[in-house]
Amino acid sequence: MKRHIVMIGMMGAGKTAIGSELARRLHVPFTDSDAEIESAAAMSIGEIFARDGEAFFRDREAQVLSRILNGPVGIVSTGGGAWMQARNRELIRAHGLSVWLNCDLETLWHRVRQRSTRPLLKTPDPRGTLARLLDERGPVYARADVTFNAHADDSIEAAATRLIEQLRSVVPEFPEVK
Ligand SMILES: Nc1ncnc2c1ncn2[C@@H]1O[C@H](COP(=O)(O)OP(=O)(O)OP(=O)(O)O)[C@@H](O)[C@H]1O
Ligand SMILES: O=C(O)C1=C[C@@H](O)[C@@H](O)[C@H](O)C1
Ligand SMILES: [Mg+2]
Repeated sequence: MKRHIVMIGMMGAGKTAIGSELARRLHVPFTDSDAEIESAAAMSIGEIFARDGEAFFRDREAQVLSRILNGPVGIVSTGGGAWMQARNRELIRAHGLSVWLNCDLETLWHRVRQRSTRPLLKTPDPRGTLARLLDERGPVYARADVTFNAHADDSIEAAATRLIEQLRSVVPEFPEVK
């Protein structure tokens, strides 16, 4: 693999879950920008938002993404807001193929409602907030190189298999799955 594959999309779309499965199948490194930010700060994303605010988090996110994308080629999962910054889109374009995990609101809500780890959803109406974010971000996510349409009833394994097939059709040098 010559370039990174960079997963983008909403919270709960499966960037981490499908990205890590993809890396496992392709025998390439997997890196998650949220996890890297948390380990560098020795704090959870919720704690970083609460203590230092979102703008601080976005700066860290851009720095961490730059470090990851300048490192060994692999699968990179980003945080849901990373693609919203023009500087990150340029960086991702320069180093990899962006893949939008496009997922409907119902599925996203079903997945994120069980966990309270996403600070942007700590609002009086988290479902409404999720819907607004999807509306605002959808057209920007759609600028990714590849759109992968998630199916609500796919398992993570089935989604990874479909994604590999789709990537093989757009990336001529895509590696064989061993
Ligand atoms: N077919 C599927 N595809 C993706 N995730 C699935 C699927 N089925 C169940 N899940 C579950 O849904 C959740 C998806 O969340 P995940 O953390 O991967 O999303 P994310 O896009 O990385 O979100 P965030 O932007 O908050 O990091 C996981 O708990 C995963 O196990
Ligand atoms: O959608 C977003 O803006 C976010 C998604 C998560 O991955 C984290 O990066 C953080 O909770 C912000
Ligand atoms: Mg994630």
